Amino acid sequence: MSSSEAGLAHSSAEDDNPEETFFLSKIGGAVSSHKSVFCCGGSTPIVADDDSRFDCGTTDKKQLTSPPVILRWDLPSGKAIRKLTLPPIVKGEEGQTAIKELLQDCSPATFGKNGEEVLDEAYRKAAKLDSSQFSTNFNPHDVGIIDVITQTLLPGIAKPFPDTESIWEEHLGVIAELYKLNIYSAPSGKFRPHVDTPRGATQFGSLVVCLPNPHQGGQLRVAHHGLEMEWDWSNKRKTEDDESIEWAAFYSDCEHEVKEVTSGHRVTLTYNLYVHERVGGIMRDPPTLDLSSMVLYHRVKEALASPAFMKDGGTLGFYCRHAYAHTNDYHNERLPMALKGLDAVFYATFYHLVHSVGMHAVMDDLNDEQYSFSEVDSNDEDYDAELVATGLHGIQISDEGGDDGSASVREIVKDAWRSKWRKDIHWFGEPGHQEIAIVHLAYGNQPSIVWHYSSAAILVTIPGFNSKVRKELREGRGPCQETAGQEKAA
Ligand SMILES: O=C(O)CCC(=O)C(=O)O
Ligand SMILES: [Fe+2]
Repeated sequence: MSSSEAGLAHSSAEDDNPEETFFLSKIGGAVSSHKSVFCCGGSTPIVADDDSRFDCGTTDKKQLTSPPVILRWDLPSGKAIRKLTLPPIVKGEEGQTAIKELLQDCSPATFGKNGEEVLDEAYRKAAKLDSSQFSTNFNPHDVGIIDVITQTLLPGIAKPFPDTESIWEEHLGVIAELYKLNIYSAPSGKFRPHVDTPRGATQFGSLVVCLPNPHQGGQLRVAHHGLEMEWDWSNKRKTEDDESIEWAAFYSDCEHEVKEVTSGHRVTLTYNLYVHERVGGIMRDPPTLDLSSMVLYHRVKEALASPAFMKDGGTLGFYCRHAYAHTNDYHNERLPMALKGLDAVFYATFYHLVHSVGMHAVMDDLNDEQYSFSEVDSNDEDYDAELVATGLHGIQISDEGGDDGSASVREIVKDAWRSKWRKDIHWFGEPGHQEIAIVHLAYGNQPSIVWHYSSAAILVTIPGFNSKVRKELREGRGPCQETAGQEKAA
């Protein structure tokens, strides 16, 4: 047993079933030698169908399919465009005429060696078109390839990111940038073992999409830290009409090769994979979403422009409509990015208009009669105030509870939860999803444990009418320029 295979099979089967132990240790070896998954791949059937492929909201029952792939490319003169459909409409050798035309318009593929582009057919024999020379109706997002890559490969590289202390996986997305069209043709089309040259600090991998065209050989072998995967995309068809798009994605530090193509033409699209702040996220600055397409934005802007609205400043509170796991220390940083629906629109609107917006937990009502063991003084000046946390905290566990029952529940919670009584907030909506925020002891008739819940809320500090921010907004130098989505007068 190798060291990577050691120490995984811990079950009673170990002694009585050596064959099972063998398999368990093999699986264990695979689990422990993967620091993370290093490659992934899949297959999408081609179905020529006029109906929308996305008419079913879930993919559980219906496999995602791709229409035939259409390629259009520039002739070298730049004066005309040709078109090709894959799989070829005409089967057999005759159907390869268009591919041969395409080949004529390609140039030999080079590779990077010591910082230079080198042409050496003993190392790489392939034809290529740059992404500026062709276009296609195929998009890897449409058939779920980017979602799969995000789920399987992104976690391995979503560590603290260049120049940022903490950037979380939830904030990140994958961009696949179309790079080349390649044709590896028999005889001897190949690409010997190499590591791709990353195009910038945020490239983390490569995606190869093999289009349906008959060929033999040309297996893609990918190796990473002693593990290997091989994709053989020839011979995939079980019947004449069984056509599919095949793909594989792998990290940039994986050595890989394309073995020799022994017959036909292996046509691929390659993409560079980048990790990026979630593309189009509502929190992006400058925003991808034009906030002026939201009614709320106009109402807030109108209010901020008027001296009648919070002239000396104030605070607005909005209980989140959606459920978030908010009783966690990390959510201070993570949550705004993960907000959904109206919560995201509310946060982004104020973030872009006045900046001073944050996430806070708000304690559930502590005056509930279930805490009758503890006195509630309705004359207390904070009696009808809201207990608002300084941010979003992890669950607090307190051994307070007062043997003599002298501290009230309100005091115990206030002391253990970094928070403030607030009466000055203008609230929108009602508390929604609640999570346990604090657990403490209580001594009533008998000792017990009590827990209290909090809701997540967005608090906005509205600056006074004469503040710089509001002045700038009045003068039209607001953070969000209105270019579209002007609201029509009712
Ligand atoms: O076509 C393939 O399978 C891989 C091609 C490749 O390694 C490359 O373009 O760098
Ligand atoms: Fe490569």
